[in-house]
Amino acid sequence: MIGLSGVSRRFGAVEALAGIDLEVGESEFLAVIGRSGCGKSTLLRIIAGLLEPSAGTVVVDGRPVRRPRRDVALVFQRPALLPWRTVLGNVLLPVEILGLPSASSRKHALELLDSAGLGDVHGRLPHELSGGMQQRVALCRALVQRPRVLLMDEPFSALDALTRAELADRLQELHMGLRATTVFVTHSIQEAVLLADRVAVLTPRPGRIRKILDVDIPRPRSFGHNAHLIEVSRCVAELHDLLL
Ligand SMILES: Nc1ncnc2c1ncn2[C@@H]1O[C@H](COP(=O)(O)OP(=O)(O)OP(=O)(O)O)[C@@H](O)[C@H]1O
Repeated sequence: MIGLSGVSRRFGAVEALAGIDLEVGESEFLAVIGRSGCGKSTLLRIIAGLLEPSAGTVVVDGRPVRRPRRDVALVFQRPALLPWRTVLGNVLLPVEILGLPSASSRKHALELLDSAGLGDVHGRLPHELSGGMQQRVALCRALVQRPRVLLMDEPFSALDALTRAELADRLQELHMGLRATTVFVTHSIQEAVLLADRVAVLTPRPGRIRKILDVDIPRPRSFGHNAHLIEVSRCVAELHDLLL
């Protein structure tokens, strides 16, 4: 679904990424992990078509990426909601920008909000919601365009630990249902092991693929009561060693 070949990116004298070769299969959940500044966000922005690589090629669904595509959605670290629009108004923003059919999209947006536990706050303004609720709104906004590819840049890192764990669980459920091809940037080894089919570990700058680790643990996964604790600890320990 996503293919990168020899992707490098420089910012002036700074070499952010070097020679990235990576394939992400249809419906796969790939986590990308690495030290701060190793080029994770740069990699995501290149896949999203928001940034051009200095060298190499990026293909999504068989076509070279040159600009943002409507079947690729992004979720950032901060929810970035428009403060003057209601929760529903924020979720419908991509519908307006992309000119999608309004009646069916409104129904879909309300269903998404309902399943995110936000059905009864759809008329509220963002400042009336907690940080975790705002990030759930941002996730609904990304899903309203029914993306085939979901790109997430540390989407839970600004949240407290419990809310973060709750949203990671929710994302796992969503992925098991929707099966959108997902690239998920995180600093959290635990989140990567909970969510990903494979984890790409980047080296410190310039970011290169150090290793891609298979996480072969049946879903749904959980850290609370997990029947696969040995496999979970093996993956966590290996990622820890690769990063430190
Ligand atoms: N627009 C830009 N202009 C100049 N330098 C940039 C730009 N974007 C990123 N960089 C540099 O490229 C390198 C990689 O940045 P990037 O944000 O991709 O790293 P990251 O792994 O996502 O970091 P973090 O984990 O801290 O979010 C950094 O040295 C950063 O300063």
